[in-house]
Amino acid sequence: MEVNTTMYKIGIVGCGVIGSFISKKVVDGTIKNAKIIAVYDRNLEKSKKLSELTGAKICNSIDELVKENLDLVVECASVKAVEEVATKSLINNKDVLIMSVGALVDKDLFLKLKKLAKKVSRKIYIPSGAIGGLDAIKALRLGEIYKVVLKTVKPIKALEDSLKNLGYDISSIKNPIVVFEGDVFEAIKKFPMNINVSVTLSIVSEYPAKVIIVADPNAKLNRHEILVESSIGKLKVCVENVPFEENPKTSALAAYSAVRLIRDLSESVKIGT
Ligand SMILES: NC(=O)C1=CN([C@@H]2O[C@H](COP(=O)(O)OP(=O)(O)OC[C@H]3O[C@@H](n4cnc5c(N)ncnc54)[C@H](O)[C@@H]3O)[C@@H](O)[C@H]2O)C=CC1
Ligand SMILES: O=C([O-])CC(=O)C(=O)O
Repeated sequence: MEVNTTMYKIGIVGCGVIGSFISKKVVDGTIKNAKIIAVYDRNLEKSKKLSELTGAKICNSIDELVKENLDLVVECASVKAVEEVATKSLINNKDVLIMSVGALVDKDLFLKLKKLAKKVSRKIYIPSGAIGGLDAIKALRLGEIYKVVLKTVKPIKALEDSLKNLGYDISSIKNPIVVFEGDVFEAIKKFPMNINVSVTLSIVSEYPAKVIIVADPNAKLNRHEILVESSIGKLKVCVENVPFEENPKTSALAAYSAVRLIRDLSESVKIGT
């Protein structure tokens, strides 16, 4: 792709399935007028692979990446990486897109980043990720919201790491079981790689979601059922997402939503709330 002055210059932090997918969509032209300029992953092999695909510079740290000539930094690494990536991107005058939205369950961090973005006149983008209905919820929020529930059903493979950390014996799960029921704060603490969507939902509704997580040994898809009740009306959305083969924790829709968000940055018509 030829570089010109209208080219959108992107840096990627986290070269896993989402980072790679976005990069492929830049390379194949689905995201037009964009170029991946720099990549960083704490796993050098992953950075190298993405650099081979995109021609991007391999950076050795977040500090190095945010000093590059970029318009947008895409965080697709981990909940723990968000504070550093977002803060340093904004300070260095870059917009930032956050995939590991779970980090923003920390209200102080969210408000700090929001204030910083305003101060430096840059944007924080939060894609709808693996769920739908955020456009309607944004409108419902103008009324009174009194209930927000997310029920997530995932195959064991998708929840495996978190379940092991929580002391579950995976091999003993033969039927669907509720492995979590509680609020969004506890949910993202216990399932940081699985339930970022609950934080996105809570941020957009400005209402702490109740979260139920079911591990289903028979499931093939990642299902998210959303219920929002408000003075304006009731919303029920259910998505059944195909997971990535390379990382069954992550739904393909999450990566597609980021691709769509980046692609739409240069669109002149905006559809949805
Ligand atoms: N908002 C949403 O709807 C969704 C968000 N996610 C989140 O998006 C993020 C990316 O997801 P995937 O690409 O599927 O994960 P992945 O595990 O395939 O890739 C993550 C990559 O980031 C790297 N990484 C982790 N921490 C890092 C750090 N501190 N600095 C540099 N590199 C680091 C890892 O080495 C790995 O290569 C995850 O946090 C995931 O939980 C995933 C699905 C949906
Ligand atoms: O991809 C999904 O289905 C949702 C997910 O992992 C998350 O929200 O962290």
